Amino acid sequence: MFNKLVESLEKCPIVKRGEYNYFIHPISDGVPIVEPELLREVAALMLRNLDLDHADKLVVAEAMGIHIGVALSLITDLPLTIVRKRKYELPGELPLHQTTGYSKGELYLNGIEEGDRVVIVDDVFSTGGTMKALLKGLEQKNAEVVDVLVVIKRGECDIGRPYKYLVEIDVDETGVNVIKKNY
Ligand SMILES: O=P(O)(O)OC[C@H]1O[C@H](OP(=O)(O)OP(=O)(O)O)[C@H](O)[C@@H]1O
Ligand code: HPA
Repeated sequence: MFNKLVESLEKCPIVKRGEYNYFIHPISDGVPIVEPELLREVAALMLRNLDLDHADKLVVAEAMGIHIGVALSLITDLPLTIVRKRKYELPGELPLHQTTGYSKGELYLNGIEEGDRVVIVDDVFSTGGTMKALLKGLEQKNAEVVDVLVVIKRGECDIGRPYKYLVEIDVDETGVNVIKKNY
């Protein structure tokens, strides 16, 4: 039981993005195929680990927060906002600057009101740049972040608050090594 995430990580391919060893996995990339059993396992583990009692909304980042956020929303009945890479210019839209280990870009936060109690989930934590951008935006909106969870942690970074993760990995050019499992 609950072996699909680790087993799939241990056999996933690596490509170079500049100097960055980028692992390619269904949860973090949506390719080659997202098996329902894997998605169900990840959803069940997120549900077990998260503190959702006082949450009003889920927040995820485009693109690879979407499938895991949807899975969690369907189980919990919590509404979901997707922080998009596209600008909509809706009233109150907040632009955020995102930096990852291999890219830089803008994200746009919509759908959050002052006082909302939100839970953030994402697929991967690497430099923490994306999570820091989300936290900063939510703080600017005066939302309360009640919990943060990433499925796969591959780096160390102080994001100024505690967060949860399901597995911790090391990545080199030969592959992924799962070094910790929190379940
Ligand atoms: O900790 P960090 O260094 O910020 O890396 C983690 C982020 O990188 C990926 O997103 P990316 O912006 O590549 O977009 P994608 O979800 O569209 O693949 C991933 O989905 C995380 O959001
Ligand atoms: O190595 C990675 N693979 C997939 N998604 C990611 N997001 C940050 N780093 C990675």
